[in-house]
Amino acid sequence: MTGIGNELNHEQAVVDVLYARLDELREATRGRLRDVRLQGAVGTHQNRSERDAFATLYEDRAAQLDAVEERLAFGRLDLAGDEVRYVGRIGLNDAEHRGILTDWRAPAAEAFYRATALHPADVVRRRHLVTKGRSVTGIEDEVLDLDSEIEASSLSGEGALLASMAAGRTGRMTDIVATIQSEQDRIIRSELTGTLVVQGGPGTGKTAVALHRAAYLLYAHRRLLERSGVLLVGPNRAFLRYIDQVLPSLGETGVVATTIAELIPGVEASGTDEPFVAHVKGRGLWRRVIRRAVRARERVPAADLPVRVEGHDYEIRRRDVRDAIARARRSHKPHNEARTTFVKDMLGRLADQVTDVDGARLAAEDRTGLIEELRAHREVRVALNLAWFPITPQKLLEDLYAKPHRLAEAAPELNDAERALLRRAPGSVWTESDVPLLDEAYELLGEDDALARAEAAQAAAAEAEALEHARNVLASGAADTMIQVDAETLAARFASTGPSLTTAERAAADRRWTFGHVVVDEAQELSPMAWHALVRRVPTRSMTVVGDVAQTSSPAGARDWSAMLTPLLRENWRLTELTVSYRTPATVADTAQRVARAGGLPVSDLVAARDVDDALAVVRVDGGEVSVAAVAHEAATLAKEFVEPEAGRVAVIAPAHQVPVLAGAVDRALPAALGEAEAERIGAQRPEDRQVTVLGPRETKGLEFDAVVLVEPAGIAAGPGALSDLYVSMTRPTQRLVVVHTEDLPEGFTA
Ligand SMILES: Nc1ncnc2c1ncn2[C@@H]1O[C@H](COP(=O)(O)OP(=O)(O)OP(=O)(O)O)[C@@H](O)[C@H]1O
Repeated sequence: MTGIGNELNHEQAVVDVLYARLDELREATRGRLRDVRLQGAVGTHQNRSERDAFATLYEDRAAQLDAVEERLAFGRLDLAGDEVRYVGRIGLNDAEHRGILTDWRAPAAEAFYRATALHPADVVRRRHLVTKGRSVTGIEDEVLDLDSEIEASSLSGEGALLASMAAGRTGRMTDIVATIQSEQDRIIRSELTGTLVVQGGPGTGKTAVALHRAAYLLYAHRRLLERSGVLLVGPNRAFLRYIDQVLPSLGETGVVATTIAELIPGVEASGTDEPFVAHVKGRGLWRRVIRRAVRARERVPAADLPVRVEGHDYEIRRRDVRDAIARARRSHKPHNEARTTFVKDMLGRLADQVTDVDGARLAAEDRTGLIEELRAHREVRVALNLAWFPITPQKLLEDLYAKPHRLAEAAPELNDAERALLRRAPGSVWTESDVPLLDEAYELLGEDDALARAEAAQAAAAEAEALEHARNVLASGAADTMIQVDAETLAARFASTGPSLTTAERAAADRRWTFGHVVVDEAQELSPMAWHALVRRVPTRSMTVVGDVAQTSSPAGARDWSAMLTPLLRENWRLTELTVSYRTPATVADTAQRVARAGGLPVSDLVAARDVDDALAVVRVDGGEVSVAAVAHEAATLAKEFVEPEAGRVAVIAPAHQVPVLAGAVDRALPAALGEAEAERIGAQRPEDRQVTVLGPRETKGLEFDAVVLVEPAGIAAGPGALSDLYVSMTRPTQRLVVVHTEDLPEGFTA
C-alpha cells in the first residue's frame, strides 16, 4: 500500500464513521416522528397541538439530516499538539456526546478557511477531502508550517476549487462550503449589525457568499433570526429558482425568498414598465408625492355646508373641519386609521351645535344618541367622507395614474412629459415598479385595520399563553436532544394555527412583518423607492447587500453605492469588495473588463482564478444581420462538446429582438449535431432547464453556462441595457465564449 493509499484508507474509515452516525440520527429522528404520529388525534386540544408542533420539529430535523448527504465532511485540520478536527456541512456528536464533525460555521472551523502560512492560527496542515457519494476519492494537503518547503498558493484547496470551477453546470447553483476562500469567508462571518455591501465583478461569488452568509447568520444568531426571519430578495423568479437548492443543502430552509414584484402579499405585479417609466417611478420623490396624494384626501370644503338632520339644522363648518383634520393628523396614525379620530371629532362638534332650551350642552346620554343619529345620516357621511376620504392604496395609485389633475397636484416635481408617460387606465396590471409605490401608500394609509388589530391582539394573548406552556414543556424534559429548540420557537409552533406554519410562512403572508436580516442580491438594480420598501422591513438595518454597479441595467438602479445608500442609511453601512473571479476564464474576463472600461463603466478590479485553453473565439460573418445559420452552427458545435446527460449548459445570448428566430434555428440544428434522441431529450426539458437555450441579455443576469455564443456585441451594447448588458453577457461562461458578429466589435474587444 502506498502512502497516499494509506491516507485514503484512513480518511475513508473516518468518513464511514461519520455517515454511520448520520444514518443513526436519521433513524432515531424518524422513530420519534413515527411515535408522535402514532399517538394520533386524541387527547385535549392542547395535547394535539403540542404533538403537531413536535412532529413539525422532527420533520424539519429529518429534512435537515437528509439534505447534508452530499459531501457531509470535506475538510480536516491538523492542529499543533496533535489535535485533529474534521469540518463538514453540519456538526455531529457521537453517542457519548463527543464532537466528531465540526459545523463549517462554528468558530472552531474558521481556521479551515482563513489560516495561511503567514497566519497559521495553530494549523499545521489543512486537508481537503474529495468525496464522491460516500467514498473518499482524493485528498489535497496544504502544509501551513512556516518552515515548510511547500510554497502555499493564495487560493486555498486549489485542486478542489479548480475542479469545482471546471465542473459542468447543471442550471442550479451549488454550495461552495468545501472551497470558500478567505476573502469570502471574512464577508460570510462579518458581524450581524449594520448593512454590509459587497461589491464585486462578475463571478466573484457574490451570490454564493450572500447565501452562505445567510446560513452562517442563522447558525450564529439562531435564537434571534429564527423567530424574526431572514428575507432574501432576488431580481426575478428564474434567479430564485437557480439558487433555491443552496440554502437547503446547507441545512437551512427557513429563509423567505422573494422579489420586489412580490413584496406585498396579495398584490400581483406581472406587468413591465418601459425603462423610462420605471426610472420615473423609481425616484425617491415619490415618497413626497404619495404623501401629498394622501393629504389631498384630507380636505377642508370650499364653503360651510348646511345639513338638516331629524328636523335640526346643522352646519359643517370649514373652521371645524380644519381643526378636526389638524387634530387627527397629530395622532400620527395612518390616514384610514386617523379617520376614526376625525369623524369622532366632527360628530362631537356637530352635536355641540345642539343645546337644550337653556342654551346648555346636552346631557351625555342625549349627546351620545345624537352623535349616533348624525353618524348614520347619509348627507353627514358624504360630507365627512369628502373631507377625509377612506381609500385603498390601489385606488390612490390608480387615481394618480388615471386622473391628470390628481397627479399634477401631487407631483409638481415631474414635468408634463413625465406625467404623461405615467398615464394609465384604472384596472391596468401592476408592474414591479408600482410595488414600492403601493407599499408607501400602504404605510401612509394603513391597512384596512380593525379586523387585523383584533386578530393581532388575540394572537399576542395566544402567544403569551403558548410561551408559558412551552417553558413548562421544556422544563419537564419532554423535548429531547434530537431537536434543539428554545421556548420561543416551540411557543411559536404551539401558537400557530396549523402545525406547518413556520416563521417563514407567517412572514411571507404579512406585509408588515419585520425581519431580523435582509439579504439583497443583484442589489444594483434596485431603485430608491425599492430601497425604501426594503429598509422598512428591517428596522435594525441589518442587511447584506451584494451587487456590481458595473452590471446595472435598470435605469432606476445604482451606479454608485454611496449615492444610493447614504441618503437612506447615513453612515450605517460598510463596503467590502471581492476581487477574484471564480467563473470566467482569464482571457474572457480580461476582454470583458477592457470593453467595459473603454465604455466608462465603473468596473471593479478583477483577477480570474484560472484560464482555459481556447476560452475565446471570434467569428465574423459578412452580411447585414448576423447569419442565423452561423449562430445555430456554433451553438450546436458547443452543445456537442459540452452537453452531457447530467450536466453541461450552452446559451446563445443575443439582442432581445433576435431571440425567437435564433431559438428556432438552434432547435433545428441540434439533431444533426447531437443525434435525434439527445436533441429530443433536450427539447423536452422545461424552458428554464433547457441545456441549450437562447436568451436576451437581461435574462442571463446572475446565471452561468459552460459555453456561450454571444451574438452581435454591438447590437447588445446599442440595446436598452447598453454596455452593462454586454458586460453581463460576456461574463456568463465558465469555459468558452464564442462571439459571432457582422458589425464592428465595440472598443476594447481586441487588446
Ligand atoms: N470559493 C468558491 N469555490 C468554488 N466555486 C466558487 C467559489 N466562489 C464562487 N464560486 C463559483 O463561481 C461562480 C460565480 O459565483 P456567483 O454566481 O456567486 O458570482 P457573482 O459574483 O454573484 O456573479 P454575477 O456578478 O455574475 O452575478 C459560481 O459557480 C460559484 O459557485
